[in-house]
Amino acid sequence: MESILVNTVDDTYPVIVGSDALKELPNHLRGLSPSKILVITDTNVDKLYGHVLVDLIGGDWKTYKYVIKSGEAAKSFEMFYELHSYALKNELDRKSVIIAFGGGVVGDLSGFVAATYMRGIPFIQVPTTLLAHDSAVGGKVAINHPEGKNMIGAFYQPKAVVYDSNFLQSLPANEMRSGFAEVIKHALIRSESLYQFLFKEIRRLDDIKTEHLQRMILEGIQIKADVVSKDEKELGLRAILNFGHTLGHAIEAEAGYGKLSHGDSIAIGMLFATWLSNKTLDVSLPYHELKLWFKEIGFPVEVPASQSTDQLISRMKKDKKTTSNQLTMIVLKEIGVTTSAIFSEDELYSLLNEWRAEERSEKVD
Ligand SMILES: O=C(O)C(=O)C[C@@H](O)[C@H](O)[C@H](O)COP(=O)(O)O
Repeated sequence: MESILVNTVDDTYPVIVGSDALKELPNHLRGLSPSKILVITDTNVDKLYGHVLVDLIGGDWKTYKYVIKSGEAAKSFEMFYELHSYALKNELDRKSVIIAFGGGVVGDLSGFVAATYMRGIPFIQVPTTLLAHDSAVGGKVAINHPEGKNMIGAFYQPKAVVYDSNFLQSLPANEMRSGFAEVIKHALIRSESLYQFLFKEIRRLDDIKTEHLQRMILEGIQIKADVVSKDEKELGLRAILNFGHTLGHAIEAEAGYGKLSHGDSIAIGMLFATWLSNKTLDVSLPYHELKLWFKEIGFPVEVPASQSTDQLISRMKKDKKTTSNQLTMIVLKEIGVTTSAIFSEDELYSLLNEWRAEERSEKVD
């Protein structure tokens, strides 16, 4: 078992990672002496593991469980409000603790409920997906707005992240792929050696074995914890974690939440950002190699034909990194090294169109 620390302005918290990490949860709960506990989970996780968590917590604390419908659509204002009503009805108070038990959706939504209920109560992340090696660490909690991903949210850090890798054993392929996209992102922005390892060892999703998972989770979390510890509120450095997300979020929202997974959407976004790096920075990143690899893994490699460049640019203008209509893209100087590039709406429109046209003509050839 490993423990990686995240240092924030107000606190330091551990991300406990390992195949038996879950047994650490009661210790962390004891440290918080909760008046009550609210476990928020989703239908998929509840079916498989709901009892495991409740048994572990045992009768020591009065515990409630709220099960949301699985899927991105649950990161909604309605569900947020419903969870507040549930907490109020059951008289949770400021000493109550929320446990987010699930993937990115559960973590983001529960974290935002914790951040806002009575102006903030403690919460613990217990992630169950590969994607959550990213989303559960760093305190970005949010719900979606039809106009954009994570538009309503906060920076609100958990008291601990208890990441038991046993949960990953039951992940369906599409969930594994989605999380793998964030692993690749961490490698592309910060670690050439992790990138080479993944590229060499994992050509198909089936290639992912326990030892691969161990390395990708640990290194991914280390990268994330390091970046967040240096820039908790995204005043500068932290924006690199958004590599692939400017276009990725636009594609995801345009498709309708839950239609295209987060990982698949940002895989397309990362390909565009890599192409853009070559186009605008005078570098020569292995774009075609990356695209071929993504195809082998099963990622979509193009923007859905039904989404117009106009629609996407109008969504990208609402990206949180956009100021005064200048769109910021995180690009690569080399694998493992990023920089940011600023474009006007017209410039990015032309570049996105050019990339899409190139991709279409390659398909015809
Ligand atoms: O933690 C961060 O910072 C990230 O940007 C990580 C992303 O992978 C994650 O999807 C994040 O929630 C996106 O944040 P947003 O600020 O673009 O909504």
